[in-house]
Amino acid sequence: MSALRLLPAILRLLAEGHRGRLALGALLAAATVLAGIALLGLSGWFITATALAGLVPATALVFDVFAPAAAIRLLALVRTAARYGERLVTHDATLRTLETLRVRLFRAYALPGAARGLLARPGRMLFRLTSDIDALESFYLRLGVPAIAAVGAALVAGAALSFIDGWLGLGFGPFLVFAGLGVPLLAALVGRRAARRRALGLEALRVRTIDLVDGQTDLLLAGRMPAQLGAAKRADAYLAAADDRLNRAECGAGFLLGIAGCLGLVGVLLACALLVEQGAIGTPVAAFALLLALAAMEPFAALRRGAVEIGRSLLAVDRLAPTLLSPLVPSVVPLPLDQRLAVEIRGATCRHDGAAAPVLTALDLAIAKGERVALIGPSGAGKSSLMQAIAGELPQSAGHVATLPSALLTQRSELFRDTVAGNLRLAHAGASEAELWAALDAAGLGADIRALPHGLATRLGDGGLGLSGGQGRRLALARLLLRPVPLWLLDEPTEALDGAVAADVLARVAAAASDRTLVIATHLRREAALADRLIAVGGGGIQREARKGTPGYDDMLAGLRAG
Ligand SMILES: Nc1ncnc2c1ncn2[C@@H]1O[C@H](COP(=O)(O)OP(=O)(O)OP(=O)(O)O)[C@@H](O)[C@H]1O
Repeated sequence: MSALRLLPAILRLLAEGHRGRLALGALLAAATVLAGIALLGLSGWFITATALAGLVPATALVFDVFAPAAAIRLLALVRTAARYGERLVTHDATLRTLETLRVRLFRAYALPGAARGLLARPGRMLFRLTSDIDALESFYLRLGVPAIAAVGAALVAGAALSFIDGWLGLGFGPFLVFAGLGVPLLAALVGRRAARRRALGLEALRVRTIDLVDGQTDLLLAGRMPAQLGAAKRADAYLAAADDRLNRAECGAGFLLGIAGCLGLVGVLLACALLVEQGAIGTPVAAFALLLALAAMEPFAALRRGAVEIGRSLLAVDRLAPTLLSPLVPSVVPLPLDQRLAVEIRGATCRHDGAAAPVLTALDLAIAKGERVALIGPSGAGKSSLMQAIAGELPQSAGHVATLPSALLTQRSELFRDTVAGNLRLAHAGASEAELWAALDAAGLGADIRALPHGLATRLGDGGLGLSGGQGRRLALARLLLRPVPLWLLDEPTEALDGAVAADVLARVAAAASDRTLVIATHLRREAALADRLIAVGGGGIQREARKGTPGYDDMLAGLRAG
């Protein structure tokens, strides 16, 4: 199974940078368990010994109650403090490791192609970042820490019992380790598939429910509501069946651990009875041994949960390892700012995921710093793809792409459930209100936002709900204008705007760009007219280009859509 093969690398990644904290957490867990065992054993001995001493006046007078009572109090304090410390340290260590992994995963998703992946299956990426990462905590919190504490307890209990009787210790310690680890292992094997199915079922149920709520109008209009409800119910039934199997596995493990515990206890009881009868030990020592054995079994029960859920954790390893373990290599090389060029592409070949042929083939392009370029060509020519390649969103399979830091305005407006100001400040967190208004005005949206009762504080719904399509696009443009980068990539920036507003927006964008490099992909004459150079894209490369002031330029401009 590939997850098991990848597990060591994922565990190394989990521990990276947090080894000290993780080890301290495990140590504190072991200390808690050991203090608990010693407490129970000593209390048993003390109660029995005091009772027996009280039977005879001579022993009652000389019996030292203070030292054991003090030791019991000390052990109780140690156990409480260690338990508190263990909870703090293990949870702190777990949250830190998960945070590191989440950031790493997010960085990997922010590499080329991620935005398209996100648009294609947003639910999937959300589950990877949330429940899949969370499932990895099991390896430490529910398996590693309890296993270390339980095995430590079994070995110490075995060693303590061997002081009473060598054979007793030698028999009990290994029996406990064998049964205490064997049963969870069995539960892991039995529950593995159900845990995996449970995770898949839960994911399917969530996605179906979100689709149901999100698309209820469309579903009703298309008469697909019953079908969607049926799909959600099927996912629910699948989840319930997996839950049931998982519960059975967990109950079975609990039952077997109970049986093993009883057998262990019966063994220790018989051995102690024999030793008492032979006069080898007294009754208080026998009580100590029995309670020690009883307490040493308890920590193994904590392994049960992690064991039955191991299928879920391994599924997370399976899904996350390829992304987490692959090196984070950006496809675009940054150009130094003191260079003459803003974009340098040599022999770049790029292919969209799943496409039969490359969309760009051995393409060469150099754009000077401060130059304004328009990419033109019919629909499907590859203009947006070239923009994505420059932005580092479409990785090249061959060739070299180097650019200055850039910001891309895509054909879709990615807006979020936040205020207008919040959406804008994604581009420039420290932007002042004056800067936000200037960007809104430059994008031709200032008057519309001023007319809203809450202005910049107006809350938008998902995807910019509350604004019209054209307003959403202008808000996305305003956000791009706030980005402090030297290269702006605009994909059909005024496509959704009518003539007068578009002309105003273009004039303001040109002014706001000042000495920035501008690349615009367009079908429209009004947008292309901003450019110093027109580049006709097609057939996987550049078909024609012309500079302003040459006759070719006017020809190419004349071929574009007016308006
Ligand atoms: N994500 C994708 N996956 C697969 N193929 C794609 C993807 N995006 C674009 N393509 C294909 O690549 C080719 C170029 O598309 P691109 O969007 O770059 O053209 P364009 O010139 O920008 O078109 P338009 O003017 O309509 O925006 C088209 O054949 C298109 O079908």
